[in-house]
Amino acid sequence: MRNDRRRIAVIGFGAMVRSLQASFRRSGDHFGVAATLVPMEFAPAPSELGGVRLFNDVAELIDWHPSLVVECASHDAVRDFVPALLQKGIDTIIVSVGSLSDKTLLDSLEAAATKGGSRLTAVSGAIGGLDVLRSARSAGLSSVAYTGTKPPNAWTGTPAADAVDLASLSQPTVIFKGNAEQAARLYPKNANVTAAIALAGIGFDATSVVLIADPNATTNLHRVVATGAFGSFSIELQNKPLPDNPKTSLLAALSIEEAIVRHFRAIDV
Ligand SMILES: NC(=O)C1=CN([C@@H]2O[C@H](COP(=O)(O)OP(=O)(O)OC[C@H]3O[C@@H](n4cnc5c(N)ncnc54)[C@H](O)[C@@H]3O)[C@@H](O)[C@H]2O)C=CC1
Ligand SMILES: O=C([O-])CC(=O)C(=O)O
Repeated sequence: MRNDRRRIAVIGFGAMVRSLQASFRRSGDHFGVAATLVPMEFAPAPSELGGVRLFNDVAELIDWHPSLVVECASHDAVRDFVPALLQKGIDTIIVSVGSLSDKTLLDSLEAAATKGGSRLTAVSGAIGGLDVLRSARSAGLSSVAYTGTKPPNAWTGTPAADAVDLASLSQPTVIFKGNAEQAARLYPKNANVTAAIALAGIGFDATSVVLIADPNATTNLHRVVATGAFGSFSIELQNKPLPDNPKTSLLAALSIEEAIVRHFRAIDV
């Protein structure tokens, strides 16, 4: 039972998990979500679970012996649950990569994984080109700049909503300029990609970030421009948002499926 590849649990039960379940169904059900960890305060109604087992407590999930846990919830969920899972030897994939902008948390996750002999994987999420940044950095990267543009409704509930009237914007408006540490921390549901870029490239402080609310945007637009000893690189993604969460791109949910399948594959190609 403990080695059952399908004993996959997620943390959270929102738009990403629903999209992941749809992906698994499309791909022929070789994998599936068997259980979810959601604290009582956020727990879905039993009728929404469709047979997925619900745990409210991380200790109960650990006792269930998952073969893999996939965090699809929030920065807090990474902080509250992932160290315990790793310490118990349970491999864990996280999508809330922006949580790793907290150096203390990053160090404690590394210590927990080392102690438990487990592995933490961060998904590529809504962004791409991370392989290029990782390869390029050993020869020296001189600059990495990220620009993220989303429609105004994707920025509701963020600091941008306090600074500008999102509903009445008539032109693209810069809502944030700074570095990847600030962006990941201040926009935990919108700027996880900045952490993925920072970790793959030149770190949180040196990665520059601009965030834009654009009333004409119909996609979540992500642009990365990097220069270094290797040459230069630019990538642009026009991501479709998930139907039930405009903040989150479909690609981010698809990257979870890819990370899960890859985790269990004998050959990493
Ligand atoms: N790496 C990337 O490219 C991206 C990462 N994300 C991350 O993924 C997360 C989930 O995205 P969605 O599913 O679209 O959000 P959502 O808001 O639709 O769903 C989040 C789910 O997690 C649950 N939840 C909230 N706090 C929790 C906690 N402390 N413990 C356990 N469950 C908790 C909620 O009840 C809900 O079921 C985002 O909050 C964000 O951190 C989102 C988009 C892209
Ligand atoms: O899904 C996206 O387009 C990006 C996102 O929300 C994040 O990085 O947190």
